Amino acid sequence: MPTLSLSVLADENIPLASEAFGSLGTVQTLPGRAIERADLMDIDALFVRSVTTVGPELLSGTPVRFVGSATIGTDHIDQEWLQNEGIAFAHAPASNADSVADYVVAIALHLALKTDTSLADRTAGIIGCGNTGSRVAARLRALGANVLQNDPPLAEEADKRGEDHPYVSLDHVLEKANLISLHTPLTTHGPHPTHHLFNGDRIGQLQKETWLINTSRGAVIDNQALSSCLRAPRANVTATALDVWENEPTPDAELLRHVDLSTPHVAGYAFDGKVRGTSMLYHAFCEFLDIEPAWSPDAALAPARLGALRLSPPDARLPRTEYLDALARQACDVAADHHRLQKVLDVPPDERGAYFSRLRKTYPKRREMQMHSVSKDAVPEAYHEFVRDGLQITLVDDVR
Ligand SMILES: NC(=O)C1=CN([C@@H]2O[C@H](COP(=O)(O)OP(=O)(O)OC[C@H]3O[C@@H](n4cnc5c(N)ncnc54)[C@H](O)[C@@H]3O)[C@@H](O)[C@H]2O)C=CC1
Ligand SMILES: O=C(O)C(=O)[C@H](O)COP(=O)(O)O
Repeated sequence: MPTLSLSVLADENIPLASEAFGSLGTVQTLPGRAIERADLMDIDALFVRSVTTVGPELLSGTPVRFVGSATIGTDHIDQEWLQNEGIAFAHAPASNADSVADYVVAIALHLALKTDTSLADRTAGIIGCGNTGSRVAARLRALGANVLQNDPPLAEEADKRGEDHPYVSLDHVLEKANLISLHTPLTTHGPHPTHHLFNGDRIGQLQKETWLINTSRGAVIDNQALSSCLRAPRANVTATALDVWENEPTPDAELLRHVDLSTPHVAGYAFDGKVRGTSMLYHAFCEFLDIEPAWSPDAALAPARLGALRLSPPDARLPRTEYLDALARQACDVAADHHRLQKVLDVPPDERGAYFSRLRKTYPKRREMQMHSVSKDAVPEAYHEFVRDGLQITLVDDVR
């Protein structure tokens, strides 16, 4: 296909952006936080990630006619303004939902091991049951947890259709659950806003010994209220795992110090999910231009690499939680991510934002659990279902 004469600007952290969009025109890249209006004066299409706020301040008076965000979340995009201006928009729903689900499962196993408890003794409350939350719910259920689901918008839609649904109220979750995982978008308007959904009152209502996990957006939890709760002498929250923070890239240092697993907004960073995001934007842009897609990410995700993703089976005598944690950790090491972020507390405050962003940019290549395999014969049969359905690691027959 001949190269079109379009000008494209992409966040430098969108993998394979030059490969994908290069066939459509010239591609420049910049750090997402550095993209300014002045950079867009001869740009036809802008591709961003979550760190670039897109609205009138960035785009008015520019020739940009298409905006893509290689993310699930869209709270950084003023979609209403784009629509009013006739600027097309696409994002990447579900692209990295498996990556986040892998991450939450790895966190849950890590916390189970650390607290010497079992997921089978947990009642998990999943807040927001779309692409990500529903995956997390299915996996935690497969790992033995009792799962409660809360999603008022989905509950209302089902009610309107007169259908039964599994969704319970947030109050019910707060009363029953001792593992809470947040998977809502960040919203400030509408009937079910999520900004500070977990405020001081709700945090105070959590059951004793609750684990609170947030991989959605930082401001879904009131970070100051959580910080106060964690520092209280008899906190009801015994373990917290935060991947997202208010005021990224400079989270509150006190909160950071008191969190059991702290990571720099990388739950969705499995390579497969990021590349899926690029591919979804490429397809949406081709549709906008009314041309046939010519680029495919298949080579980058080549199954030939699967051999390198064979996991070492842990000692078959290990108890279930230790066994599953040992397997999951080979694919997704949340403790290592935590230790890397905790080091930010050793750097001067005015350098912490750059440190946080650097951790994200240099995040080690992680593949989705489903891309990894382990020999079926090496895994005790009693654990097959947990490995396959809970971790989503592929069990393979060995070729003899
Ligand atoms: N940490 C990370 O790296 C990543 C974070 N995310 C975040 O996770 C969020 C969720 O992702 P998906 O599940 O894929 O989105 P989704 O749009 O498929 O699902 C979101 C669900 O939340 C529900 N919801 C909305 N308001 C609610 C409320 N007040 N209470 C309970 N439920 C509510 C919606 O009805 C919907 O079912 C994204 O919007 C994004 O902000 C997404 C990917 C990666
Ligand atoms: O997809 C989303 O939504 C996310 O939160 C992204 O995974 C976050 O990555 P960046 O866009 O901030 O690089």
